[in-house]
Amino acid sequence: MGGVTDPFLAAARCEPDPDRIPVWFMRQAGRSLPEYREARAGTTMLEACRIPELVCEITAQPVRRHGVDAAVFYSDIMVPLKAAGIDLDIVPGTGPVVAEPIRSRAQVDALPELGVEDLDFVTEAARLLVAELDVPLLGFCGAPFTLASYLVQGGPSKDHAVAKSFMVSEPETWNALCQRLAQYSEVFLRAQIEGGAAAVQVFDSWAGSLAPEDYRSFVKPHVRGLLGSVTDVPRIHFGVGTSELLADMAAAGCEVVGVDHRVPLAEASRRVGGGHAMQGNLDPALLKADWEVIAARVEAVIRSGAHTPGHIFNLGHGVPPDTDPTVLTRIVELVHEEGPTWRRDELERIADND
Ligand SMILES: Cc1c2[nH]c(c1CCC(=O)O)Cc1[nH]c(c(CCC(=O)O)c1C)Cc1[nH]c(c(CCC(=O)O)c1C)Cc1[nH]c(c(C)c1CCC(=O)O)C2
Repeated sequence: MGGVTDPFLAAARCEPDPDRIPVWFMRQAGRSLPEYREARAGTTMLEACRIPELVCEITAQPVRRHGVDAAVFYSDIMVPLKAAGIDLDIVPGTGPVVAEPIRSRAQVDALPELGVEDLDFVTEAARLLVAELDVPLLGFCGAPFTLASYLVQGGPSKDHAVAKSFMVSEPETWNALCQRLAQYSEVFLRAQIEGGAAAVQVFDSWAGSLAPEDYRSFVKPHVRGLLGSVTDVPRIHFGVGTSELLADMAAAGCEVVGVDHRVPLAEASRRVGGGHAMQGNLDPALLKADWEVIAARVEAVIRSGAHTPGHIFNLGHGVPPDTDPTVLTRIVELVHEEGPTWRRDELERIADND
């Protein structure tokens, strides 16, 4: 599916369907769903990612349950790195852990190239999904900085101090590493697109930890190259805490800028200079609030999103594992039932003020 009239793809192209605000959630497939825990029982995450039928089932679960407008491929940003032979694990409750952190030129030079055939389990799962789904399949990958942070640090980090110090001290090795990682992510995206993914999201989740100058010098050229390799589908470019980087992230080459909850969508659109669709940005930490409060925040996000040429509703970051899934279903219903009216009303107010 996913013709030009599909609401998710239309919003991504800044030609929104006036009668539908598309909504999906980052990490919609995962631990907040009992059916996910059941399907994956006895299998590690990285094993599950290599079983096309299981990937298909887990990806489809939130679409069936919540009625979201896009399916996000169940996998992980580290899957192509693992397929390239890097010794890493995804530790529950922690995240990606790398056996031998990368700190030297020799280690970078030893990283093999990845071929799209090394990810045939990805293409196969995407194919199964596209045959089954009646919403577009969204493929994704990690951006070089976020991947490099895990590889150089050796695991998750709050300040990315080892990775950032390495980046500024050894820029040539850093650039070689990021080029390799961009190649891995490009192949990961290509494998998903070959299987039928209709759009992609590049997660530079941790880029918001960078000073804008460092982002421009050490990160943006690599993500620009990655985004430039998938111009055949709409591209979403997302990071956390990126309020000061939004214009650079848009200029790196994308149709949609993914925004976290720290900046209202109208302001994000202004910072980018218009011309890009926006995705976001309900604060995921509010999902335990009273429903009336959540509903008011959903309305505020949609009204702010009306000041952008296209809005895809989402959270500001991933669904927390302990979220009550029925709250997500109610949010989808509210966005679909009231969203178009709120957006239209806000557009009329904007027109009246002009
Ligand atoms: C930074 C990052 C990672 N992985 C990802 C990112 C970028 C997105 C973001 O900013 O959150 C991307 C990702 N990871 C996963 C998806 C699947 C699709 C979806 O969004 O539903 C996506 C898009 C599944 C997953 N990836 C992971 C889980 C949870 C592990 C599990 O279900 O056993 C899921 C559903 C594991 C993972 N993998 C990673 C982390 C930090 C974790 C969490 C570790 C934990 O708290 O246990 C690395």
